[in-house]
Amino acid sequence: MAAMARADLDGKPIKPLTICMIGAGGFIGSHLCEKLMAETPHKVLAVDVYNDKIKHLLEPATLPWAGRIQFHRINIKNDSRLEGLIKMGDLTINLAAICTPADYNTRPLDTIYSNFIDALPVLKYCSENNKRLIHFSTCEVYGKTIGSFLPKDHPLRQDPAFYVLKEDASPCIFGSIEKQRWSYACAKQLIERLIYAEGAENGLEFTIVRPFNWIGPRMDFIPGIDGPSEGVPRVLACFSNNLLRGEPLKLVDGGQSQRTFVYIKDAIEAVLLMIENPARANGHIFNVGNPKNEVTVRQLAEMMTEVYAKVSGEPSREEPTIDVSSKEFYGEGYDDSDKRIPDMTIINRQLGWNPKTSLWDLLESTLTYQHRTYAEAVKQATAKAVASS
Ligand SMILES: NC(=O)c1ccc[n+]([C@@H]2O[C@H](COP(=O)([O-])OP(=O)(O)OC[C@H]3O[C@@H](n4cnc5c(N)ncnc54)[C@H](O)[C@@H]3O)[C@@H](O)[C@H]2O)c1
Ligand SMILES: O=c1ccn([C@@H]2O[C@H](COP(=O)(O)OP(=O)(O)O[C@H]3OC[C@@H](O)[C@H](O)[C@H]3O)[C@@H](O)[C@H]2O)c(=O)[nH]1
Repeated sequence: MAAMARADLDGKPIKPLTICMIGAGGFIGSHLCEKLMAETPHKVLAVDVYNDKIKHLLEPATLPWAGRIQFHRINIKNDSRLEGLIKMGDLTINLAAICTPADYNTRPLDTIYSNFIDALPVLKYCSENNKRLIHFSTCEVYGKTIGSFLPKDHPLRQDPAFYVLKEDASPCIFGSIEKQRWSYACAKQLIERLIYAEGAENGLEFTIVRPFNWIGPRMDFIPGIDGPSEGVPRVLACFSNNLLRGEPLKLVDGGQSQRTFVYIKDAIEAVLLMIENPARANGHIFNVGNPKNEVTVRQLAEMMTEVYAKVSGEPSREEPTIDVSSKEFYGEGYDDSDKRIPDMTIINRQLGWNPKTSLWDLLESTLTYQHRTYAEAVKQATAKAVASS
């Protein structure tokens, strides 16, 4: 079989693995499952409370990978089956988390429990059973850049030493406790420290991933269509929702924050390299992002508006954006990361990975997907709402 002949980065044949993937039903998990089924011989024990995003991989039994993916509907907060599944795998990948900023300041307890407390048994079972762990952390552990504390027009703000985020050198800079936005970043930081300590004291084999705004199809939900009408997803889905409904895109505090966006399919390549090259990935923390795709949120809104007009054939609004305050949009306790440029030295050196897709191209394929998947449903929901008003 062609898939069996695959070799790792050191030319050694890759043995088929059984992977216990927790949070497999989410955005990243669904893409990772797809990749593992289509291109590798590995087996997946997919753990999540939902499976809508991986349904196409589970049914019907005639799929070429039938038998290599198994879904287990488990809430890891309180299910004794978790340890058994971790024991059955060669490797555990933990993706489960509350990870939408609208929750960090409004549901800080759930956020901290989900990102720290609920990850503890996973870490314990991996450590006790000598199982390798790939844990998903976040670029938010860096918090704000050092440069953000300089005066606005200070020349050192342009110096990369004041903003590029390096796994082994940059500090983690969060706001005050009342800025509950940082509840997520702080919980993720502490679980990273615990995993690192398990590695140092007990020899746990681990890899920590820090995703920098991975985006693409199946990210989050469209409010009122496949998620709650009042829900606030991450920016890609917020702006997609506005475009689908012909509404202006809301720029929080003027849309001045900067982000680098990486295409999910590029990022998944990096995760596969980590899975299949343990000797190169163990003991490391990896930034996974695309430093070339930097924009302000305002620029992202403008580009998405332009791309959506192209892929939908619908003209864009005369005033495509409006400004809203963060208090109005997210409520009390919101704060923001100013700028996120990942340093790529470590992932380049260890895994030779580089992202390929430009922001324009990734938005074109993603918004084509959003339009195909949701435009009709949004039209029908709008017509229904008008009829009943
Ligand atoms: N997408 C990004 O750009 C990004 C950036 C930084 C960090 N991350 C991290 O990557 C991971 C995955 O992110 P995502 O974008 O796929 O998010 P997601 O919300 O789409 O996926 C998370 C999945 O975990 C599941 N889950 C949560 N709690 C659970 C529980 N108690 N038991 C079982 N399943 C549970 C959810 O149902 C969901 O399917 C998260 O840890 C997140 O913090 C993602
Ligand atoms: O409608 C919107 C939504 C969001 N935004 C802004 O867009 C930026 C990006 O917002 P996102 O919702 O994608 O979330 P952030 O980039 O702030 O955080 C994310 O980063 C890494 C992960 O750990 C998480 O998935 C999430 O915390 C923020 O500055 C936000 O204020 C808007 O201006 N308008």
